[in-house]
Amino acid sequence: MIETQDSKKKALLVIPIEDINDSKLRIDELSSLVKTMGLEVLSAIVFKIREFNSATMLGKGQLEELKDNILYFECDCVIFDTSLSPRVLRNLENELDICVIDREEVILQIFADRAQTKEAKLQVALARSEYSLPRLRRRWEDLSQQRGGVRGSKGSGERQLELDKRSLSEKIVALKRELEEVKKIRKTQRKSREKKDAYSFALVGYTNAGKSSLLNLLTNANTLVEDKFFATLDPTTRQFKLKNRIDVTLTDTVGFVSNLPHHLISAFSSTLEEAKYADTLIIVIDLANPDCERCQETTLEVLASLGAGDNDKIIVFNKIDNIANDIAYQRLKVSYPNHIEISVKERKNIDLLLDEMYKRVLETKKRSTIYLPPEDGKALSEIYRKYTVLSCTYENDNLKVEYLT
Ligand SMILES: Nc1nc2c(ncn2[C@@H]2O[C@H](COP(=O)(O)OP(=O)(O)OP(=O)(O)O)[C@@H](O)[C@H]2O)c(=O)[nH]1
Ligand SMILES: [Mg+2]
Repeated sequence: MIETQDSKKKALLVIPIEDINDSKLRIDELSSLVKTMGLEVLSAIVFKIREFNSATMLGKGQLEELKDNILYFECDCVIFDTSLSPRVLRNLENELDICVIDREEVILQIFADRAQTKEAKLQVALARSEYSLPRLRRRWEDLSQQRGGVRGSKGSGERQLELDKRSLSEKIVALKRELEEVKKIRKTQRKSREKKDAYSFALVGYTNAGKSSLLNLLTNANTLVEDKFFATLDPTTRQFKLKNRIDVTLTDTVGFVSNLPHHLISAFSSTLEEAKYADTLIIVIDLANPDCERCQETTLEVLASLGAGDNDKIIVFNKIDNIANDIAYQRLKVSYPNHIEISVKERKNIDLLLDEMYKRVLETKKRSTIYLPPEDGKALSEIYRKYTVLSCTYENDNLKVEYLT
């Protein structure tokens, strides 16, 4: 992993593509990610991959072009908008004589910078260790090069490499064990929430869509809102009274991104699982993102991979105050005829969303009615304690109580 604290390192982006049409959007997204990581983006080069070169990904001519650009821009590193196998990464570094970083490492670095709680830190540590294990050799080769290739140093280097691999493997086992413990605690917390009979909603969607802003608006929670990717790494759950009547929980989740590294998905499984157990998912689509359709596809893919693809869903289009791509917006409207359009920033249509949430709760919960003599305060307080009371009125000298079970 690279250090970003000291000075702003300068990066050149490499976008390997199959379809020339989406190159601009990919440059924009990788630039945002790399800036979030704390690097300066000098330029981006798009390479059309016609035939995948299994050794270096890029062809000979493309490598030469890249070398010229590295010299011209005097950058510190090259960042590829794709995952590179340890072998390809090593070959590229040897060929280009510069630090090469792949998309996976960028996302891991951002997650590492953002992790606040013990659970998030453990999850990032696990993902980073799993990512590093097959790449340890790279570090050792760098080191022996720095030493000027001292004769006889290779043997000790190899031994050290074996030791490092073993200790990293042990660390991975220990981290997994610790995470299992945290997972158990999370499960218990979820169970206790379920016991309280509160209907649960989870906000999901691409990173930067406005999930935390929406949670804050609905519940007055102080969740970190930033115009940066992955502001939220820990799921925050808040309880609030929907329409001042029904207790519900609302969980904010970590944002999704395309090509979310496999290591992160498995390491963050307990966090991501929060979505799986929600009664209804509120999928937030960011209309200010010109690539909102692809983002939505990614969101659906990640949900399916978590086993939450068939959960009940409410589709919310956010940021209607700032629509970036009208064609995409029109198409999304056709795909989701029952969507709700809101602007968290301008507090537009929030009532429509609350109405829809209320409707979903009523649809799944059984509505019961009971008539009680007015003097039976004990029975009435028991109902209030156990259930969500929708209304309590007088009817023919009795109390008519409507509640959800
Ligand atoms: N124009 C506009 N901006 C909004 C709206 N809602 C949220 N934003 C902005 O969008 C940015 C991202 O908001 P967040 O709430 O942090 O997004 P998130 O989905 O929680 O992001 P992650 O935690 O990274 O997944 C912030 O700068 C918000 O101020 C909106 O309705 N309109
Ligand atoms: Mg957030």
